Amino acid sequence: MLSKINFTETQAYEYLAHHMMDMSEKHLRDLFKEDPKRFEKFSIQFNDILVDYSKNRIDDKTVALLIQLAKECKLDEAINSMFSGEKINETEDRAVLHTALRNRSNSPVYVDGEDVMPLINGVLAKMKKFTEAIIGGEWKGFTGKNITDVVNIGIGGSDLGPVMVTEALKAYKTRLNLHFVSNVDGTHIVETVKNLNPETTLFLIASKTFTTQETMANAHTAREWFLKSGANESDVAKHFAALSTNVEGVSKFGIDTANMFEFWDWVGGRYSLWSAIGLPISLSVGFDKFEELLAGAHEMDNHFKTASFEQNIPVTLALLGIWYNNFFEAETQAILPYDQYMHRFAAYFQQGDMESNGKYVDRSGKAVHYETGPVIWGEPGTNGQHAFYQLIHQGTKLIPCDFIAPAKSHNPIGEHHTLLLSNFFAQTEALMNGKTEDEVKAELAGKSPEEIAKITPFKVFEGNRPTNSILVKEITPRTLGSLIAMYEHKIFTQGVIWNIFSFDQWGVELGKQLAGKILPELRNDDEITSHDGSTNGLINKFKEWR
Ligand SMILES: O=P(O)(O)OC[C@H]1O[C@](O)(CO)[C@@H](O)[C@@H]1O
Repeated sequence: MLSKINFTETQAYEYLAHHMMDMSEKHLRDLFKEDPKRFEKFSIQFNDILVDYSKNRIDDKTVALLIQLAKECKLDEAINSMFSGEKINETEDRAVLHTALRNRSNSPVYVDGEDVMPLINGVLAKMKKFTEAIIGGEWKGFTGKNITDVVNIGIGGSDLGPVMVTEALKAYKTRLNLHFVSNVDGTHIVETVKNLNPETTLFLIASKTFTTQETMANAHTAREWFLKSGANESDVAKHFAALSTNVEGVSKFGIDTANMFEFWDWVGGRYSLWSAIGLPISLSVGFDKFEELLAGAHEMDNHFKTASFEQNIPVTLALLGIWYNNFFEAETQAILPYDQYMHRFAAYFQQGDMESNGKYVDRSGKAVHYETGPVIWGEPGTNGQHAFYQLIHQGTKLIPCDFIAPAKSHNPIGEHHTLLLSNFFAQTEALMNGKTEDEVKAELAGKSPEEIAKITPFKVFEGNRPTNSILVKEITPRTLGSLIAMYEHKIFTQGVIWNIFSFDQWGVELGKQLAGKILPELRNDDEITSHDGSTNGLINKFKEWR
């Protein structure tokens, strides 16, 4: 079980609170001048990933105290508990074992005394066979044609991971075209199937519970669309597969359980891309590449499990996040990939982080009196630079940013990648150094003293804005697997220190319950009076206008 330590009552927290007063006075420019070894000291290379965290408002003492904090919060025990299959998701009484799904060492992992590795390997073998049959063309549609298009129907963790990875690894694409339908808004499925041929389309119905309203509605619409093409019920088996933990639900829907790819309740939805939920990834890039993705994540798992906290990338990123979140009152964290293929990376970790650590009740069931999970957001560079970076540079809020870039491009055309990377390096430097009044004045030389005095304040950048730079040799299945696992373990570490449960998501239930209550009220034209004034007013206007 995880300990229930209130991190604000530790000795390290008290020291950090004092130390923060000193550090808030210091400018990053000066910290670099004082210590020319900062880069060597505050960067970690792991395989083909270099994490430079030297442009943070930290010194040796900060790092030592943050590590003391992790130790006082018994992070080492928590890591052990997770990897060894303890039921650390206490509110759902479940183990948390996405790490077992990518356990390439194949060493036994026990849940309730049963080694789960044979189960995992069995599903992986089934995924391999299926992927090869679809890509190789041995699997035919109901009129004898090869499958050309795959539509994944799922939402949240049953959508975001596969979307993000298939986009990030588009350079490795097989002959199959992948499509994703998540929103219950009919537009999503209508627009997706519009140009598809039912004879050559395969649907994957991805839902851990197989009860999620949006997914079930889209799945039924997909089946109707398929049957309208002249196919029979008996043809459904050739065009529908299910990725789920719910065998009963899958067969009730009418999908042959031979076409079901199973996973288990110890896989959290937002941590499930490594499981059968990853089947669209395997179809998109091939099973061998999917295995490389697992291998990259496994390597990061081993690093997280065995590296000292000083040399541990997820632990370091987590502690830096806590430094800003809890001592500098930063409210958000930006993730900025300088890689167009990674354009859904921040969106993926919005669920990964915010559904995990968006909690105000601690592990003892009491409301916390400190900040927990940050707001996660971001867009790829350089697009973001021309949209929201103004606020990061000169706004009133402190926004720690993770910059991620590959050294090698999959599309090395002309000077594009050099231009891209020049922006990547320039932004973190600009955020750190800013621009002093003297520098601005020197730039304005030649203008009248009145003009200089008028314009100078607007052109000064205070700088001192913290960033991590994550430079990757190339975005490959392996490095991407490591990067995803790196963030997963960062989130876990922060949840441990904040003393919250990171693997449940009760907060999404209330809206679902209320939608269930409102739905029958929308099915007739009666005036509604059972809610508050606003909700009644909105529903009645909807009925008038629809
Ligand atoms: O895979 P399922 O069971 O359809 O759930 C989809 C998503 O819904 C949630 O439960 C939240 O609404 C997520 O945690 C999950 O990823």
